[in-house]
Amino acid sequence: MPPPRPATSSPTIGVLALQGDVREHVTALEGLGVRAVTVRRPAELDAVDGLVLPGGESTTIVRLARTFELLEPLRAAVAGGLPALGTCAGMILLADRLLDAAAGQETIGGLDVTVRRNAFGRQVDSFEGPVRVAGLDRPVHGVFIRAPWVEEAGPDVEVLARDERTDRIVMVRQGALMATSFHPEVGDDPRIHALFRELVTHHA
Ligand SMILES: NC(=O)CC[C@H](N)C(=O)O
Repeated sequence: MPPPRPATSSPTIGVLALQGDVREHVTALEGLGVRAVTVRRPAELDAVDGLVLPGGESTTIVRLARTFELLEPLRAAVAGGLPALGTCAGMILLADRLLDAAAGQETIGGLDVTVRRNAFGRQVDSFEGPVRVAGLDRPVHGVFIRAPWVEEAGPDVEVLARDERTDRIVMVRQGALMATSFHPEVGDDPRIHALFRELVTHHA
């Protein structure tokens, strides 16, 4: 294990860059003045203070993580306290338990939640709308694309947002881990990334 990195007001945040909307997250982080780097190798993972797991296709991301010999290092890093923000497919990757998973689908885990993939169903496969997030004064514009929801959350999981129509949980935090069903990297509202930067700074 590398020595702990010194606390810094300007953390380096990695974006897992195996598949999905990597560039949008890098742009959102850079817009906040954060040093953002892509992560594809264990050595790159060791060099970050926090990690974003982007949206995309969770089955593909986890398969590529295995191929790149990154899955076990990711599990070890998250279990060891590396702050992580999972968005959409990234929420699925951080879940300890899945419903409607693909056959044999693995996760990184860390969040004591049961997440249902593609939960909102065919009629509303993808939709947008305001989401009220605990701690933010105005709602964020939630973009949901074949999105998961949190079906059950353990006692240490803080529910930060619910979908207002279904009342389903769409944003959670547990320790240094945060996850959203929606895509905060779409559009130009930096507040979710700013919340994550705060989490990373406080865990440094
Ligand atoms: N936009 C997304 O990230 C969709 C997630 C996708 N349905 C999955 O299971 O991975």
